[in-house]
Amino acid sequence: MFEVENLQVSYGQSQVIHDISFKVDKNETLAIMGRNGMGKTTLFKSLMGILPSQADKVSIAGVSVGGMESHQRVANGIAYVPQGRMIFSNLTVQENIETGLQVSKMKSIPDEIFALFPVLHDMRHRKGGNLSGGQQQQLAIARALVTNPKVLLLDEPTEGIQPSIIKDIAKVLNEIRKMREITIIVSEQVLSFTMEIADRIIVIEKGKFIHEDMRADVDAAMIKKYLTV
Ligand SMILES: Nc1ncnc2c1ncn2[C@@H]1O[C@H](COP(=O)(O)OP(=O)(O)OP(=O)(O)O)[C@@H](O)[C@H]1O
Repeated sequence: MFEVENLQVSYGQSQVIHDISFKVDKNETLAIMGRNGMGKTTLFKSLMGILPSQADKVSIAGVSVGGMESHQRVANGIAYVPQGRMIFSNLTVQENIETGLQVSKMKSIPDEIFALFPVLHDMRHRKGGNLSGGQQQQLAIARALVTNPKVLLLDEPTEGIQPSIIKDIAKVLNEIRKMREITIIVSEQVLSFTMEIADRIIVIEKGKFIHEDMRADVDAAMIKKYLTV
C-alpha cells in the first residue's frame, strides 16, 4: 500500500538517510525505532515532502507522490503527527481540528473523532495551549485523522507523556486501525508502547534500517540494546 524505494535525504553535503526501502500494508502498523539523532524525524519529514529527498519510489495505494509538494501528498492520503505535536496554542481545540478539515472537504468534525477522543469534546472550546501534553497529543492525532488519511505517520508520540496516557494512546491507535483499516507508521524509542500497537518493528541506526522483526518474533533485549547507547 505504502511503498518507499531507495530514499536518500541530505542536509547540504551531509547525507542522513541512506537508501531506505520499505513497504507497509493496509491495516498494518509499523514501528521504526532508534535512538535520538538516528534519522527518524528526517525520514518522516522527507516522506511528507517537508524536506527535499531523492527516491526511486514513494507511493500511496499505487499513486506516486514522490515529486509532490506537502499539501498534495496530504491530499493523496498521507498525514503527519509531528514530534512535539505542533498544535496551535492560540486556537481552540475545535479550531485546531478544523484546520485538518479543509483537506477532506468535510464541513464539520465527524462524531467518530469525538467518540475516539471524548476529552477533546469536553475541552473543545479551550485553547490548545492550555491542554496537557497527553491531551495535545490526542489533539494532534485528531487533526491528522480528519484529513482522512490512508497512511498516518506519528513521530515519537509518547515523548514527554506520562505512562497512563501512553496506554490510552496505544488503545486509540489500535481502535483507529480497526475502524479505518489504515496504515500506521510510528517512530519511537519506547518498546513497551510499540509492542502494544505494532505488527512489525524496524530498527534505524545512522539513517539505515539495520534490523527487522515481526512483533511475535521480537527479541526485546536485543531491540533495547539498539535503543541504549
Ligand atoms: N536541519 C538540520 N541540518 C543539519 N543536520 C540535521 C538537521 N536536522 C537533523 N540533522 C541531523 O540529522 C541526523 C538525524 O536527525 P533526526 O532529527 O532525523 O533524528 P531522530 O532520530 O528523529 O532523532 P530525535 O528523536 O532526536 O529527533 C542527526 O545527525 C542530526 O544532527
